[in-house]
Amino acid sequence: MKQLIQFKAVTKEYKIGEVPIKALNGVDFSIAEGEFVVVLGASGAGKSTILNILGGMDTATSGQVFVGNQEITRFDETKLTQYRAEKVGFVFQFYNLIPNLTALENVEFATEVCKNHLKAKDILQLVGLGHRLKNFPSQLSGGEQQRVAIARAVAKNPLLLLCDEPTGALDYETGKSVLKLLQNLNQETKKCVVLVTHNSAIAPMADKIIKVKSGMIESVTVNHRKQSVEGIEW
Ligand SMILES: Nc1ncnc2c1ncn2[C@@H]1O[C@H](COP(=O)(O)OP(=O)(O)OP(=O)(O)O)[C@@H](O)[C@H]1O
Repeated sequence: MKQLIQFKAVTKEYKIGEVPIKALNGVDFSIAEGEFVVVLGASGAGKSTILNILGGMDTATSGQVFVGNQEITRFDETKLTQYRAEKVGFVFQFYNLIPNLTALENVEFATEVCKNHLKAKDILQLVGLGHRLKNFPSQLSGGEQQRVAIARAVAKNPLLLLCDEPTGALDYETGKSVLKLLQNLNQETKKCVVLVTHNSAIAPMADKIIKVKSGMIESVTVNHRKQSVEGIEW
């Protein structure tokens, strides 16, 4: 399969006062087109830093990151902004919806800046919210709000979908249905999904598991026996 993402010797150093913090210390991995990848590691391991660099929200201190046929580590601010807007869909633990816009308007608002976006209504239907288009976030449950956030990310028609603890604020069953949705979207749209979590129990749903420890890659495992979310318990 063709590689979509490559990290090569990536480091990230944050400076707080005089003390440097090495969040990433020589990270190498690759992700193929269409893969569902779970990034695992303890708190502070560097998972979000990897995701933020991949999504163009943060920049590497050294090393190279390739996405498609472009080296994003060479991008200036303007190109990074364009990359974030058009190529990357983000889903966070907290849904970050705009409170005074309806579900439909939240998705439409996000897609306005994207050239090849999909129809907001169609995608809300796809995530099972076709009947809640006119509801405001406060009228939706946590799980429904996360579905809107996922629709907002997918409707941009991005190259990759990046999810940082997307079930962190949800109860077990709701979290499971959100994971199922992400798994279905990955299978149906063939979009690459990179999901960061501390919950190692969900690793069997991935094509590839990347374990991060103290800013370094502990292991990269290709999972030949991928499981459906319904079959996983934790
Ligand atoms: N903006 C920042 N400024 C300074 N240090 C930071 C910053 N962002 C992250 N760090 C540090 O970098 C290291 C890696 O953080 P990161 O958020 O990537 O870990 P994580 O694996 O995602 O953790 P968690 O599961 O708790 O979110 C930590 O030591 C963290 O304190």
